Amino acid sequence: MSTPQAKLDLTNVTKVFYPHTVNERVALKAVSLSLREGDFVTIIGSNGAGKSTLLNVIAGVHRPEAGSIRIDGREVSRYADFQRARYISRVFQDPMAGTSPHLTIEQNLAMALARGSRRGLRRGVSARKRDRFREELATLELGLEDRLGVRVGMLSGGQRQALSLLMATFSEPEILLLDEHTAALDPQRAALVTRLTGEAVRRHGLTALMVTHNMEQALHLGNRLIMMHEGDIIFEIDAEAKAKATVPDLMKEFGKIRGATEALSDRTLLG
Ligand SMILES: Nc1ncnc2c1ncn2[C@@H]1O[C@H](COP(=O)(O)OP(=O)(O)OP(=O)(O)O)[C@@H](O)[C@H]1O
Repeated sequence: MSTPQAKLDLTNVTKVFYPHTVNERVALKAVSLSLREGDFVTIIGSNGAGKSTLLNVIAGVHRPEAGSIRIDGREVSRYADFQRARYISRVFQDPMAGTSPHLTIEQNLAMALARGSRRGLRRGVSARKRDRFREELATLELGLEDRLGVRVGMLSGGQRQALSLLMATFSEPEILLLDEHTAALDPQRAALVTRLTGEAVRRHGLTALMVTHNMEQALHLGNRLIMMHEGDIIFEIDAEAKAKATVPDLMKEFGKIRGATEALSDRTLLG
């Protein structure tokens, strides 16, 4: 359902792996989804439902066989991932994936800021930029604002993931993709990064999609929730319904699909 104000518009997006072979796998079945500016959609679903594939086709990692993907009305489905990187930021499950360990905190932040800007990476970091980095780092409440010159490889997984999140959000991308970005953290760090995610998306007014196996987190964050199963969006709720919904309500929805509860991972059930 396309709307004129859509920030991100997916229309009938189909992704098939190994087409026309015995291993053919339809990961997305004509999926349509429209996000307005500032929408934050959480995505839950069974194993192999197509959640990561959805983020991958938006990011340009995979090209869909059919359908269109528009960002601000611009058709991007033929753009490669590096061409879409100007519009899209992503945080992955692996805390090591979003940052460069051999560079300092300041250098990592400078790279994140340069990405998406046409001027590319400037050699030095101006005093003004450094002040901004300190200010941004202070929002993490991890004391990193006093450690700008420390190599990122020295940080803990939780600290690195908080930094990855900051790097993905403070340059205010058109679209933010979060792919189970708290799943590899211990519960305390996961709670911290969850809180920081909500704050960053609000502060910068970002349009975001987040895949999670944690139903509490899916209900707590964002203004919309979708449930996927076998390449389809099978259930969707808006902000009002989401505010009232509970984990048992979501489980009941899953229960309506034969076999879906068995297909849920343990992590989802425990989440
Ligand atoms: N690169 C790939 N090559 C081949 N098949 C793939 C690839 N990526 C995903 N698939 C297949 O597409 C389907 C959807 O996978 P996807 O990873 O999107 O599911 P998911 O909902 O993210 O699952 P999970 O919660 O288990 O991570 C699965 O059947 C999977 O095996």
